[in-house]
Parts: sequence; C-alpha cells; structure tokens
Amino acid sequence: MIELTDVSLRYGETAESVQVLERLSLTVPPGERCVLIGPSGCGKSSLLQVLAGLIPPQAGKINVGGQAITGPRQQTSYILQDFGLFPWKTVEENVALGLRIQGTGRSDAFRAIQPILSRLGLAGMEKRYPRQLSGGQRQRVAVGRALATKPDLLLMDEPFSALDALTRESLQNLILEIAQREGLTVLLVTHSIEEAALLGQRILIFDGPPLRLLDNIENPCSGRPDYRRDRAFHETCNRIRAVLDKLIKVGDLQQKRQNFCNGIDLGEDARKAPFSAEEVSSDEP
Ligand SMILES: Nc1ncnc2c1ncn2[C@@H]1O[C@H](COP(=O)(O)OP(=O)(O)OP(=O)(O)O)[C@@H](O)[C@H]1O
Repeated sequence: MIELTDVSLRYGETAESVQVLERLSLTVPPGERCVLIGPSGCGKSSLLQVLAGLIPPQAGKINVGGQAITGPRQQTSYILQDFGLFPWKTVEENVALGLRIQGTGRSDAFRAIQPILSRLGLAGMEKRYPRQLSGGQRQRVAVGRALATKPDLLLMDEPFSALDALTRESLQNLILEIAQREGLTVLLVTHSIEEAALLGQRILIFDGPPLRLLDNIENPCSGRPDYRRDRAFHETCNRIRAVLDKLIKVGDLQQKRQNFCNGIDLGEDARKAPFSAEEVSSDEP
C-alpha cells in the first residue's frame, strides 16, 4: 500500500520558487497499476521522486508497504525515460547493478540475472555495452535492472516515450505481463493517452503545479487479452482525452487573458477566460 498524506514540496525559496506538491494525499492499493497523466510541468515526476525517496518533501508523510519513506527503499525500483544505464558497464553489469549494490557477489549476481535476461530477450548480449544496443534493447536492460532486485513497487517515468511504436507496444505488453504475474504495484507517468488506457487499472489525471487531481478513472479491463482492440479501451481513451481537452482549452484561454493583460489581445473571450478547469464547461467552444 502506498499512502501519501498532506505531502508538500517546494523547489527553491526565492520569488521564482515552485510549489509542486501542496498537501497532496493519495492512496494506491498493493498490486495496482496506476497511471499518472497531465500537462508538462504539473509535477508528476516530482511525485515519483518523492515516492522513490530521492527528494525529501518539506511536509507530510509517505508510507510504502508499511514503511515510512525517508530515503530510497530497497524494494522500490525506478525506471527513467532516458534509461539511466551506465555506458561504461556491459549489459550484465547494468542489469546486476542493484544486486551488486545490495552486496551480492559478482558471479552470483550474474547467475541470478540469467532468467531475467532470457525473459527480456537479452540472452547472448551480456557482454555488449549500451552503445551497441538498439533503443528498445537498452530499455529492456533498464527493465531488467529494475526487476533484478525483485521489487514490490515499480515507478516508471515516461519509460517508452523515446521508442518506436512497435518496440513500445512490445515493451508495454512485457511490463503488463510481468506486473500481473508478480503482483507488482506500478506507478507510471506517461503523456500517451493510449498507454494510460492500456496499462492503468486506475488513471489519475492531474493539473498543476501544484499537482492537483482532476479525475480518477477506473479502468478494470486493463490487462485483459487484446484489450487494445476492445471497444472499452477506446471508450477509456475518449474519457481521458475529454478531461485533457478541457485542460488545453483552459491553457489557451489563460494565454489569451495573459495577452489581454499585456495589452496584446482585446478579445472578448480573453476577458472572460477562466482560471481553472472547473470553470470551463465541457460544451464550451
Ligand atoms: N530541481 C528542480 N528545481 C527547481 N524547479 C524544478 C526542479 N525540478 C522540477 N522543477 C519544476 O517543478 C515543476 C514540476 O516539474 P516536474 O518535472 O515534476 O513536472 P512533470 O509533470 O513531470 O513534467 P513533464 O511531464 O514535462 O516531465 C516544473 O515547473 C519544473 O520546472
């Protein structure tokens, strides 16, 4: 179980400082795949980093699996958008890194990761360096490294955004299969509506900063075989899109208001522009 209670985070203390989290509370049950989606800069990555114990919040409590988070936790793995691989380490050294940090000897660690390498289609590539791999293979190494330490919580920050559509799809299927089989709790940040609908049993749509929950969409069919082709999948995509469209509309109107304040645009809609998504009705042009 993940529990955040009244968590606040601010970057910096000057006039330009950003309040990214403001008394944010959130609960994710064990084994749930939860997707976070929202505009760029709203604070999603910051939330993951706080959960990973990489950034201490100024206020509030974070509890993962009954443990208060005050720093990185052994059973939490974190996969970054840029893979986070060490270029000077081979595939097996990169995958075994977490185990080595935990104190496992080199040869034991290499033996332990063999099933994972096979599973990820990386067997035979143990001695290669990241530069000798394709983008999809590099991301599989990152997934392998995250899984090698047998985590119960997997945090992923736009893990597939740099990949081509086919590789992306095959890695989404892989994560889905592993998460279901191992009963992993997953928190995934994405900008892709389809990825959110495919992987998230629950989709949290945020605005910010500070990060604010706009909608919480239950998606119980996620993980069903062939869900991508299911009507329910497209309905979920449309629900997410409708909330995000509303946000974009607010952004556009706020920009017009800003222009109006700066004396650039005297349009009627600028003067009436709302400040938040709640103020925009869904049928507003
Ligand atoms: N180390 C930092 N110091 C100061 N400000 C930061 C820092 N990291 C992030 N920010 C600011 O905090 C806000 C939230 O950033 P964050 O990366 O959490 O957003 P995000 O929703 O993940 O964005 P994206 O989708 O573009 O990755 C942004 O305004 C960003 O500029």
